[in-house]
Formats: sequence, C-alpha cells, structure tokens
Amino acid sequence: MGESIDHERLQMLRFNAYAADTVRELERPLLDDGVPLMRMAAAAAAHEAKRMLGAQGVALEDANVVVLAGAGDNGGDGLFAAAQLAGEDARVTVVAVGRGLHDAGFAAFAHSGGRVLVLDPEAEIPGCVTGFSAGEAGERLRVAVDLVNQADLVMDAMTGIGVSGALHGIAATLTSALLDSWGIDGRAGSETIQDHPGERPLVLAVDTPSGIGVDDGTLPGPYLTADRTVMFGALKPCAMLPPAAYACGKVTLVDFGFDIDEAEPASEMMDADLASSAILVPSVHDMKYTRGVVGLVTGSTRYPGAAVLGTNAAARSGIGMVRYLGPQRAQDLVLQALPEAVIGKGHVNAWVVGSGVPASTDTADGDDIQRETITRLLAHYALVDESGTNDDGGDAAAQGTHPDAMPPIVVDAGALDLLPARVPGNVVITPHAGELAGLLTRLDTINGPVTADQVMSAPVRYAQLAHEDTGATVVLKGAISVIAGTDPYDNDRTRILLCGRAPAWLGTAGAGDVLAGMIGALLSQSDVSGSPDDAPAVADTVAAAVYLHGLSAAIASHATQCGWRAPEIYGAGERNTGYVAGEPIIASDVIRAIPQAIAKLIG
Ligand SMILES: NC(=O)C1=CN([C@@H]2O[C@H](COP(=O)(O)OP(=O)(O)OC[C@H]3O[C@@H](n4cnc5c(N)ncnc54)[C@H](OP(=O)(O)O)[C@@H]3O)[C@@H](O)[C@H]2O)[C@@H](O)CC1
Ligand SMILES: Nc1ncnc2c1ncn2[C@@H]1O[C@H](COP(=O)(O)OP(=O)(O)O)[C@@H](O)[C@H]1O
Repeated sequence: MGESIDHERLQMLRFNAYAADTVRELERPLLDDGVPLMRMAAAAAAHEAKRMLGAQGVALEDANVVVLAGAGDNGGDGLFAAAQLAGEDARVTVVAVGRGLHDAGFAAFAHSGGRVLVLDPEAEIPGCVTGFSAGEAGERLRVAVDLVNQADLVMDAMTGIGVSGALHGIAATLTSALLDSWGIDGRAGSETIQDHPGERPLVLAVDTPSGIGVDDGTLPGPYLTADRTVMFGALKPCAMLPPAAYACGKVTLVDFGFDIDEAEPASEMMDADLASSAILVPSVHDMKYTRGVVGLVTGSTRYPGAAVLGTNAAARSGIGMVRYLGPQRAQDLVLQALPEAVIGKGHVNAWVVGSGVPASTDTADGDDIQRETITRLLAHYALVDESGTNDDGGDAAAQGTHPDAMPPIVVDAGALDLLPARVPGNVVITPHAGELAGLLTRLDTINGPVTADQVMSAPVRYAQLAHEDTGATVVLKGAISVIAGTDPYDNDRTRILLCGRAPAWLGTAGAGDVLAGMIGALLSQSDVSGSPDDAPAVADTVAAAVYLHGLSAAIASHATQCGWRAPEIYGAGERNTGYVAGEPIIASDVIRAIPQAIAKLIG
C-alpha cells in the first residue's frame, strides 16, 4: 500500500509540471510551519555540484566554483550552497549581478571566507566596494567572464521563478558576454553547451536556468544552457515545455513534500502508465469489427509510399481491419506490402487522411481525386455557426450525422489545407511546425502571417491557439511533441500533454505517415466516436499513440537518447542510466517495432 502511494506520488512529481504561482501556493504552508526550504534547497544544490565535479574527476579541494547570484531568493539558494562548498574547501567566488544579495545567504557565505565580486556600481552590499566608475564596471565584467571561464563549475542562481521577461541589466550583459566568449548564440537554443563538457565550465542551474520562460517554456533572451538543473519542490513547466526544456539539461527534482494531490498541473508529460491505459487488449468476445477498423485516404500517384507506411503502421497497432482508398498505383503497393488491407469503402471506426496527398499548391494529375474524397469527408466535420450554415458555406443539415458523432479523423500533411474553419475535438490534426504555421496563416488566427520559426519558439502557445481557433485536437510534432485538446474536467480549458519519448533518429522521412496511421488505429480502438461527452478523451488517446510511436522508434534504434528525460528525484538513490546513441532507422523499422512496443506497454 505504502509503496503504491509512493509510486503514485513519484509519478505525479516526475510527469506533472506546476506554474510558478501554484508552486508559491504549495510552498506557503511549509514556510508557515518554519520548514527551512532555502537551506534544504541549498544543500541539494551543493550536493549536485559536488556530484557533477566528481563525475569530471575534480576533487572538491581542487575545484574552482563560481556562483552567479541575483538579489532574490534564488540568489539566496546559491549563496547558501556557495557557503557549504567553501566550507568544504572548494575555491568559491560569488558574482553579484544585482543591487543586493540575500542577507542571510550573504552572511553565511561571508562567514565561510569566500570572495564576492560586485558588478553593479549602484549595489548596496555590506562590506563590498560599490560606487565605482563605468570603466571599472566594464573591467569587473571582464574579470567575471574570466573567472567563469577558469572555473570547473558555474552555478546559475541569478533568477528562478521570480524572473519576469527576458534577462535585463547586468544579468543579461554578463550572460551575453559569457555566450560570446563561448562562441554561442544563446537566443534561440540553436546550439547547446551540453555536448561539450570540458571545453567550458559545467553549468548547474539553481531551480531554473536564469532568463527562460518559467511558465511558457520560451527563451525570450540570453540564457545559459545548463548541464543540470536542480529544481525545487515541483517541476516547473519550463522543465518540460520546448524549447526551454532543452536548456535545463538533466533535471534533479528535490521533493519538499508539497501537498500536490489537489494542485492543478500546468502541463503533463506522457509516461508508460498513461500510454498503456489507451491500448485495448482483445478479449475472447472480440472479433475484427470490435477491435477497430481504420479507413485511410492517404498516398497519391506521386507519393504512394505514404499509403504503404500508414496502412502498415495502423495494421501493426493492434486493430481488427484496415481499409484503404486511393489511386490504383497506391492500392497495388499497399496490397503488395499488406495483403490484409481491404480496398474500398465500408464502415470504419476512425479515418486517417492526407499523408502523402499533395497540398493544394502541389497537385498533380490523378491526385485531385484524393483531395476531392477528403474534402467531401471533412465537410461532415464542419461545425455550423448560429445561422445553420457551416463555416464553409454548406448546409449542415444536409451533412447528415452530427460532426461530434462522426468517427474520429486524423488530418495529416496535404489535407491540412482542407480543414474546415471549425471542427469538433474528434478531428485530430498532426502538423509539424511549418505546417502549423501555414494553417494558422490561412485561418488568420493571429491576424497576420505565422512563420515556422515563430511556432518553434513557442510551440505550446501556437498549438493551443490552433486548438482554440479550430476546435481540433492538435499534435504539434517535434522532439517533444505538444498535444493540445479539450480538458476532460473543464471543457473551457485547453489540456496540454507532452511527449518526448522518441530518439532523434525518428526525424526521418515517412515517420509522420507512420504516426498518423498509429493515431488512427488507437482512436479506432477507443470508444470515442459516439458522444460529445467523450471528445476530451481524444487527447489522451492521441498522446498515447505519440508515446507508442516514440517507444517503437527507441526499440528499433536501440537508443536511450530521447527528447525528454524524466527528472531524477533527489535522494531517491536512482541514477539515470548512461547514454546509448543506438543506430539509424527508417520509418519501416518503426512499424516493425510497434508490436514489441505494445507488448512492453501492456506487459
Ligand atoms: N519561496 C520559497 O520558499 C523558496 C524559494 N526558493 C528559491 O527562491 C526562488 C524565487 O525567489 P524570488 O521570489 O526572490 O525570485 P527570484 O527568482 O530570485 O527572482 C527575483 C530576482 O531576480 C531579479 N529579476 C527578475 N526578473 C529579472 C530579469 N528579467 N532580468 C534580471 N533580473 C531579474 C529581481 O530583480 P529586480 O528585477 O526586482 O530588480 C530579483 O532580484 C525560487 O526560484 C527558488 O530558487 C527556494 O529557496 C526554496 C524555497
Ligand atoms: N529530433 C527529433 N527527436 C524525436 N523525434 C523527432 C525528431 N524530429 C522529428 N521527430 C518526429 O519524427 C516525425 C516526423 O514527422 P514528419 O515531419 O511529418 O515526417 P514525414 O512528413 O516525412 O512523415 C514526427 O513524429 C516527429 O515528432
């Protein structure tokens, strides 16, 4: 019993993230009870610093450590950690980037005999020289950069959850100067320092890397990518939202014992437990029609391979039957690769449309028939406005079945530009960043064009916008994929699920076609096509398919690398296993590994 409660809490801590305001509410009762959270945080930070130094073979008494300390409590954590490391004979310098330092933290550090370098001439820090000239301020900045570059480890305690916007002032200047000295453009996460330990000091971020968007996962200005982040109390969204999650490095989470049971997570990461609950294991009473039938309108004369990949992926995902509609060439290839496929119309439990179908700007002879079929099908999903006409000018009554009651449909690739303006949540769109930018531009969602770079710099924001504007459940694909759908507990709220299970080897042609087939398969299995009340479950099923896709790629490539790694829990005695790069794969390899991945999940 106790063990299962622990497991449940551990799962909640590792796979849920809470907004900064929620974390402050969770801290409050403990602070009121006098629990020394800052001391606990600092002890954990010092411990992680020692561990990182140890892993590089640097003894503490030989270690050079620089702590970049801001004026708030994040700086306080850094100062207490600095005091502890100095007390254990490391050479520690604190670089004060703000106008002050946390009083008690500073006192503890001063007591340990460590050095402080003040950068702001207007700082007021007892016992430290301030009021120096602009020239001297510049010289101090250069000294700070040199100190960091000579250090074995730099602890980033400039800002934590109290940050607002991009770093400004001296914190920004110092961060930019460090990035310059490392030859890194720190703005867009275009490069990371994670892959180069030894060439630059190790970076340990305290609570969060300074300057990243704690709640929205954006990178609004300069920041130092951390090798490791020691995070306190609960994961903040930046630990799982791209692109900020990539700046956190490996995360160690310090469990303060927050009462998280009633707290609302801001985002959730898919894990094996959640994914396995979406997979149906057949019973003796099942037969092919009760195990899910998927219909695919995919592939084209020009791109028939997408039809082969999607149908095979769906067929391997544990369903009863695959139906295929498409041009003769694609039909022939589908049947050759999958004799089990049934060609032509018939009852289905879910549709997959668009993979390998050229977009409107790209149509070739013979492909128009696919687009016409998809257009007719999608018209059944168009929601009506109050006048009774649907948004595309059609007569809703003439469409027959209500859009909510239609089988779920996955709209991929070339069909995205055929998506009606307003659809229910049983319509799932699966764009990558460029496709989402195109869709949002066509719908004029933000009253102007949207670029792929904009989407990649704030994927959660744009996935959420697309969900809220169209009503569709959105899968924005990437190393960490973002799923935005209706919250099952509050239909007015968007639920954000994330999945980072796949190795980067999955970024290969046709992987998206495979995913579309798998999502269709899991949707066909689930009982989600009937009533509007069930619509929210779509997001969970879709996220489970994304997880299964990533796991299949991991199995196929033998890689342990993945887009997102769960945090270690401080003191739990676990350690992340080593990094195995694995081997390259093609999309067909992913399909072959699906049954094994399913067995792993349900086993
Ligand atoms: N509460 C607790 O029990 C516990 C809290 N804990 C720790 O406290 C942290 C939160 O501390 P916090 O609230 O003091 O905020 P914090 O992150 O230090 O930021 C404020 C400072 O940053 C500055 N600053 C802000 N924006 C900036 C910008 N854009 N660019 C540059 N500077 C900027 C701002 O300066 P200002 O702008 O006000 O001049 C001010 O100096 C939390 O993350 C965790 O580490 C742990 O000890 C566990 C227990
Ligand atoms: N770096 C990466 N790490 C993990 N998965 C990735 C990475 N890059 C892309 N992927 C995944 O690979 C798939 C590519 O899909 P897509 O771009 O539609 O390819 P295609 O159109 O060729 O089928 C998506 O599921 C995406 O999430």
